[in-house]
Amino acid sequence: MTVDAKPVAELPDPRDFGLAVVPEKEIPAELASLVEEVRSLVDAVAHTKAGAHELAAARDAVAAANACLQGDRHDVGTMVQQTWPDGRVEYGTLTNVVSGPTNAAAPPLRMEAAPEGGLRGEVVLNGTYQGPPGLVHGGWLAALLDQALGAAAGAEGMPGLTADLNVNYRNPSPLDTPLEVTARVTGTERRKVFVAGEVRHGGRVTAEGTALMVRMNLPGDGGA
Ligand SMILES: CCCCC/C=C\C/C=C\C/C=C\C/C=C\CCCC(=O)SCCNC(=O)CCNC(=O)[C@H](O)C(C)(C)COP(=O)(O)OP(=O)(O)OC[C@H]1O[C@@H](n2cnc3c(N)ncnc32)[C@H](O)[C@@H]1OP(=O)(O)O
Repeated sequence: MTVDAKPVAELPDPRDFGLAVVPEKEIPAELASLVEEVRSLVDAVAHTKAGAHELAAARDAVAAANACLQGDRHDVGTMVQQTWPDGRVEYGTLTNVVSGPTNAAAPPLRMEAAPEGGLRGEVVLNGTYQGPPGLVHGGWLAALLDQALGAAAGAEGMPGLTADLNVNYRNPSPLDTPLEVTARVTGTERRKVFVAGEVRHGGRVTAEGTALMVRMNLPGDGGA
């Protein structure tokens, strides 16, 4: 495969596209712990056997919390800037449903540079990600892979959108236990970035995916 997509020397700055950026270290600790609490709450609500009295009390407490938070909001599209220990800077959407640090619906998946190249992350999906009994929903496995594959292209300086995603489910992925997610760039051709990745449980591949990411058109690309 031709290798002619040039990684950008520096990642595009979302501010140049009119998007707000929040550095991750500026997310208040209180918000981070609130998000954790809500993640646990969603799981508790999904599985509770509490009686009517406890349910009504919980509903009122949640309604009060909800009312507390109906103030100023970040715009949709706000980006979060993460700086890794190796100095690598990464941008993602603040409320990305797979990895967003302020999204209680996100597991969240965090990918870091893998020693063997590409990216690697570990994630535990609780019972709110259930498809078949005790197993992760296949759509969520596709979402994990999509995110990891996109992040792998971004980490090589070629952020883009998924044009085509293929997922093979090889073995069941259990809930409530660490899953390893790996992803890497396998080739490039003009603006096309080919990526591949896997989800593993206990070292065994449970799902594998390949995708075509089309790199963002950047100033100076000349439409290539
Ligand atoms: C806004 C700026 C923000 C700045 C951000 C800065 C940094 C961000 C950094 C990192 C981001 C990191 C991670 C993100 C991680 C994960 C996110 C998860 C991924 C997603 O959740 S993402 C949402 C789902 N995704 C979509 O919502 C896409 C909808 N879609 C489109 O928006 C267009 O469709 C697009 C853009 C894909 C292409 O459009 P286009 O006009 O730019 O490009 P064009 O059509 O010219 O194609 C160029 C070459 O790709 C070939 N090609 C195109 N499409 C193909 C297909 N489907 N199959 C096979 N080949 C295809 C052509 O054949 C040609 O090939 P060739 O070079 O050989 O001629």
